[in-house]
Amino acid sequence: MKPIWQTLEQNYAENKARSIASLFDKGDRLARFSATADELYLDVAKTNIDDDALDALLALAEAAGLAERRAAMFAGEKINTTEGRAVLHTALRSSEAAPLLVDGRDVRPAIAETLARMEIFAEGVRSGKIASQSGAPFTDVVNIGIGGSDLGPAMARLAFAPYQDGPRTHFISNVDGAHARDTLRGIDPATTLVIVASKTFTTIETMTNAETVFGWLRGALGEKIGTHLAAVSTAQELTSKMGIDRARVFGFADWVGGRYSLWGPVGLPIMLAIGAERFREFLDGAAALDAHFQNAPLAQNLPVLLALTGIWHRNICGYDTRAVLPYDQRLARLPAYLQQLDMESNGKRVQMDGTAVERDTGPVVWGEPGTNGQHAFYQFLHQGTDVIPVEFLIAAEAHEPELAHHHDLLKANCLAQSEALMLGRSFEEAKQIASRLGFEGTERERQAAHRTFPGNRPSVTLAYPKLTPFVLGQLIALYEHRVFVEGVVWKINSFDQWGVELGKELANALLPMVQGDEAKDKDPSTTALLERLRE
Ligand SMILES: O=P(O)(O)OC[C@H]1O[C@H](O)[C@H](O)[C@@H](O)[C@@H]1O
Repeated sequence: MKPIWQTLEQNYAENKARSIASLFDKGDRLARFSATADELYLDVAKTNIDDDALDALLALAEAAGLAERRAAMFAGEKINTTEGRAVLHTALRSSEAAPLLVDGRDVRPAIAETLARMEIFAEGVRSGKIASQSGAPFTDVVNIGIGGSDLGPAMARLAFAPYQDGPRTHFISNVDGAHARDTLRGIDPATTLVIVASKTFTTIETMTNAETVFGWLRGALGEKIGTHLAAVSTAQELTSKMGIDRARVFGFADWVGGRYSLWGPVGLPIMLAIGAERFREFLDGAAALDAHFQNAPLAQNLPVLLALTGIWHRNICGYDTRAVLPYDQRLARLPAYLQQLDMESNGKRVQMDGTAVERDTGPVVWGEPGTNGQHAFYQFLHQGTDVIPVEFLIAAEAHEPELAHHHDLLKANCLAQSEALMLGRSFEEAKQIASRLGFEGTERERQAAHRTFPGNRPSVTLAYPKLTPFVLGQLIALYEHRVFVEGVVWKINSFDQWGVELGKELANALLPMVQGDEAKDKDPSTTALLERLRE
C-alpha cells in the first residue's frame, strides 16, 4: 500500500500550487470527475485531483479490499468486530427476497413484519382509527430520543415539510429540562402521541425525558396513558418495564447501528408525518443507492468518489475539516446528522487490529445552509488562512413554483460560491477595482491586498432534481457508504463508538456530588467547578 500513498503525496507536492481551473484545459475532465446515480449527480471536478491522482486513489480503495469489505457488509458478516455484530442497516431498505442470514437465521421476515406493523400503526394514527384516550385523533407526535434515535427523524422531518400531511412531529433529545419544557409548551397532551425511541432503552437522557413527559401526560389524562405511548427499541423487555404495551413496541436488531437506524422503527415519526407510501419511497431511494454502490464501477461510483475526495483532502492535503453546505433550507439539520454519522463512525485512533492508525482519520464535519452561511463564515472560506474543502448540495427545482425567483437566486449563489472558491480574484484585478474606487499609489495596493482572493479552494457539488423522499434516501445512503469506504481505507471500525463511554461513566459518578455529596477524588479544577455549580 505504501507506494500508492507515496504516489499521491508526490503528486500533491508537485502540483500543490497548480490552478484547479487549469485542469479543465486537458481532455474531458468532467467525464471522469462527475458521476450519476439515479437522481443524484456528483461533481468532484473542482478539486486539485488530476487523472494520475484519481488512478492512485482508486488503486488505494482496491488495495484496501473495498470490494470484499463491501460484500462482507451486505452479506451480514460480523464486520463490527469490537461488538461482534453484523452491519445490516441496508437490509432495512432492501426489497430483495433471497434469505439474508445472521447466525444462521434469515433476518428478512422480521424486518418485513416490523415494517408492516409500523405501517398499520402509522396509517391508523393518521386516519384517526388509532386515537387518543378521548377518541379524538392525535394532532401531535413527540419523539423522545437522542443521537441516532433523534437526529435522523429530526433531520428528515424538516426535509419532508412539503409532504407533511399527518400529525405534527416534535423532538425532545437533550436532558436539559428546557428542551422538554419548551417543546411541550403549546401542545395538548389530550391529543399527543409519545414515542420513546432508544436502541438500548437505557440512555439516561431519554429515560429521564420519558419520565417527565409521562408525568405531563398523566397530569392531563390520569394514570392510564397507555393509548398515548409507543416505543422503538432493541430491548423489548425494558419497554414493558416502562409500561408500554407490546403491540405498541417496534423492535429492531443489534446489527442496526444507532446512527444508521432511521430506515427502520426509528423512522416511525417520519412515517407518521408523511405516510407509509412516501416512507417506502424514502427506503427505495436508499436501496437504489445501495445497488449503485454495489454494482457501479469504482471510478463511477458516487460513494467511492466522494470518499476518495475526502481522503485526498484529509490525508494528502492535510485539511482538518470539511464543510457541508446545503443550498436547501430543508436540509438545515443535515450537517448535524452528518456530524454523528461521520464523526462517531470515523473519529477513531486505532485500526481494527488494535494498533494505532497510520494516517489521520475522519475530519471535523460542520456546516449551515446556504445562503445563510455566506453572511456568516464564508469570509473565512474565501480568505482565511486555512483551506476548507466544501461540499455543496443544490436542487434543480424547489417545492414552491410560485417562488421560483427565490430558487433562481439560491442556485446562482451556490454556483457562484464554488466558482469564487476555485477562481479567486488576482491582486491585479483587485488593483483595478481599487482604482475604480478612487484609490491611488500605495493605498491602492493596500486596498487591493484586502480585496484579493487566493482561489484554488476545492469544492464538490451534489445536484438533484428536487428534494423528494427518494432523493433524501439516496443522499443519506450515499453519505453512509462514503463513511464506510473511508473507514475501509483507514482500516478502522466505523461501527462502534467507545469514545462516548468515558463521559457517561464519569457523569454517573459525578451526579451525587452535583446533588450535594462531598467532592471526592476530583482534580482541583473539577472540585472548584462543583462548588460553584451547587445551587
Ligand atoms: O438509541 P440509544 O440506545 O438511546 O442511544 C442513543 C445514542 O447514544 C449513544 O451514546 C451513542 O453514542 C449513539 O450512537 C446513540 O445513537
